Amino acid sequence: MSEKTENVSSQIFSESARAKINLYLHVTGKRADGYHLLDSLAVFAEACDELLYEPGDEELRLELTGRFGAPLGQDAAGQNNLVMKAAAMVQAAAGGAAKVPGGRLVLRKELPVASGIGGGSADAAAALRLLSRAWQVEPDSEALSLMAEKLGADVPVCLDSRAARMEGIGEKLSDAPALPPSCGILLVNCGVAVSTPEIFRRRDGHFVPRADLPDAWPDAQSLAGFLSLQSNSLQDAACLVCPPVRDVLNVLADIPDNLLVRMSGSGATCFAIFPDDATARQAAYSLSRNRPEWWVWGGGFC
Ligand SMILES: C[C@](O)(CO)[C@H](O)COP(=O)(O)OP(=O)(O)OC[C@H]1O[C@@H](n2ccc(N)nc2=O)[C@H](O)[C@@H]1O
Ligand SMILES: Nc1ncnc2c1ncn2[C@@H]1O[C@H](COP(=O)(O)OP(=O)(O)OP(=O)(O)O)[C@@H](O)[C@H]1O
Repeated sequence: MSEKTENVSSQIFSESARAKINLYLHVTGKRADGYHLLDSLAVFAEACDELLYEPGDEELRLELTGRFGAPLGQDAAGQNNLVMKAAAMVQAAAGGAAKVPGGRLVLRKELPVASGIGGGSADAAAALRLLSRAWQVEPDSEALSLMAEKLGADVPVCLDSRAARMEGIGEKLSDAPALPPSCGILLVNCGVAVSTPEIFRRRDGHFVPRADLPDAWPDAQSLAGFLSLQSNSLQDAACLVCPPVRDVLNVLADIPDNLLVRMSGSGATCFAIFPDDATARQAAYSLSRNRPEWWVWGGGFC
């Protein structure tokens, strides 16, 4: 057993992997390699997966639990899971798997899979944070960002899990305007997994200019007013590929007090903005009773 293992073996480490929501998403161009250039305002909600790590002597393994653990499948608990890919990168940064403890990772999957709220990306980012801390690898922030970029376009923004403007293919991050002190969000997913590459392929060929952001939004109404002038360039394609997205958008639009309704990322999760988190929670409570087959979450931004 390595010295590091002895130091940490009695501890259990945990990290939250929060849902990312693209409040607007403009496809502004396309790179020669086929990746799309974006301008997007990403925010994070308290809805999350949880990643837990218990160091041990045995080879590192991953268990999946939670509402979406089983649907993600045992296959995904192997090396293909983004958590294990992230773990392999931190091991490599430590000089190899033999240099750090093994043990058990448990991913409590509460965010729907392939749903436009970056669940897998948030898990990967949580694994980078968690294991570099537990193994005391402490790569500098540039090295950590590079690992994140290699894992997926949404992983860099999930590393800090705080509101940011995403540009480039998602790796160029800058500060978001100050969000309103009071604002609620309702997230709804119809249960159909949507493939991100397919949605990018099926979008119409238009490019949308980069948004002109203010310094701050004093209240939820002004945020919604700004967002109503922006769009999600992938929403129409997602409605074609996955028609229930349109039903969800229509249902959200009918909820009293909603200020704006849109899809996040490449779908299928849609959101509605409310004046405060209590109103969003109340809307989630009512909707989950009417539509028990949908995944529904209401609350505030982080
Ligand atoms: C749509 C967003 O969720 C917005 O935040 C992200 O851009 C997608 O991020 P992600 O799921 O982490 O995406 P990746 O796993 O890196 O890429 C999946 C696939 O989506 C397409 N893709 C992704 C990001 C991007 N800027 N342009 C693309 O064209 C590519 O076909 C790529 O092969
Ligand atoms: N830990 C994980 N959680 C969820 N999906 C994972 C994970 N590891 C690998 N995957 C695979 O990644 C794919 C995308 O999953 P994810 O939930 O990140 O998509 P998404 O919500 O559409 O993300 P984005 O908003 O970044 O487009 C799925 O097809 C899934 O099989």
